[in-house]
Amino acid sequence: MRITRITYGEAPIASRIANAVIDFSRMTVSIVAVHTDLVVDGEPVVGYGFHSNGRYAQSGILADRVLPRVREAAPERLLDPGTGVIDPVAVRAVAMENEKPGGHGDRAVAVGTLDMAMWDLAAKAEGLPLYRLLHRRFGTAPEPASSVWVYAAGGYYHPDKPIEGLCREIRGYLDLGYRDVKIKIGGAPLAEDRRRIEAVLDLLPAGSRLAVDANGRFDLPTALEYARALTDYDLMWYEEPVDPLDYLGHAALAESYPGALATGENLFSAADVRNLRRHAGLRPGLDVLQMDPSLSYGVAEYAAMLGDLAQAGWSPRQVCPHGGNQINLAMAAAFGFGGCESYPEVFQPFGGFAESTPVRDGRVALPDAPGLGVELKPVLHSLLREHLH
Ligand SMILES: O=C([O-])CC(=O)C(=O)O
Ligand SMILES: [Mg+2]
Repeated sequence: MRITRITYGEAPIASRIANAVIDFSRMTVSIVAVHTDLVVDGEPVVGYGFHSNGRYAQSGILADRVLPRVREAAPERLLDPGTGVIDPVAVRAVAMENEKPGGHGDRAVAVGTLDMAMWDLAAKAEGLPLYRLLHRRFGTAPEPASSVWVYAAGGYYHPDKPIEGLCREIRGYLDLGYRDVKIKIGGAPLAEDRRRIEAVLDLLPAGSRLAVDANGRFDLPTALEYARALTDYDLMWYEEPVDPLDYLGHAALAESYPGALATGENLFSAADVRNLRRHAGLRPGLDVLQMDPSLSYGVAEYAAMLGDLAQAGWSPRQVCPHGGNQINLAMAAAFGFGGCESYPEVFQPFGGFAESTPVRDGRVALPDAPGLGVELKPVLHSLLREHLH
């Protein structure tokens, strides 16, 4: 097979919501399509990629650095010599030629977006659902999971949505089949955040859990003050209390907060994760790691993160990626993660899973179609086709 064309674009995912540090009024994502000469069922095979919410589109880096390297590489360098199928790990090495170490925030999203498209392509070329291809290459358990625990992330601050609106939103998630939910904190004074938390806890049925997310907003004294307050509640986790790179701040919190901490969505490389693992005092049986594959160079980098964590005693069950999209679900099933995030109400059409696999009792089943599965999300599929064909 040969790549014939790589097209890219930008799509808006703007909304009126806000977390403790940003609003999403101008949020965009990069989208990529990799076109090939391989024909399956009469159609040329195309791989699609996009990235999660939270980082803006990376057009310049794709256009000026990443895509020219792939386009100009000798075609056989991009293939698995054994199967003749595209090898996303080899493509990623080509995409990263002439890049110095460090500076991961500069390009990790652009490479992660292309990486998603290459894995979609490779899985389609092999006629396999992506989670099965990933399991074959990286899995350690005998079989991939057939379904994955997901939780509903939302509870944003919204100008027209006081506590009744928040409660309506959370009830909607329970009605959709979710058991566990996450809301934002840190965008209001502590007393108001306590009211938001208590209102949600009051409506959750027994067995459902609530996580809270400060998006790295607090300095250490404020994070510790919140930690003391949050100890009153039996929360699922307390997410990004301080700046994602403040490893010693996490260590101080881990010493005093008895519940689970969660972080990692703003780390972009295995080197960053190694530093977190070494210096943040996180507790391997308790705390939760949320690195996001599409924001951090994609699958091969994630495998390196997991390898480092495993040799330090971390189980993949403690990993629960940020991002709420199909690559996370496929990776969670293949690598044996504890679960993955879901955004039932926000970041559409990029968030969410196949229409054929609704959430049941807090879990999502893996679809059987070859590839990542964007074809099973008709609105996303037509957006990608419209921009990239
Ligand atoms: O609000 C955001 O940027 C998204 C986020 O932190 C999450 O889903 O955990
Ligand atoms: Mg978060």
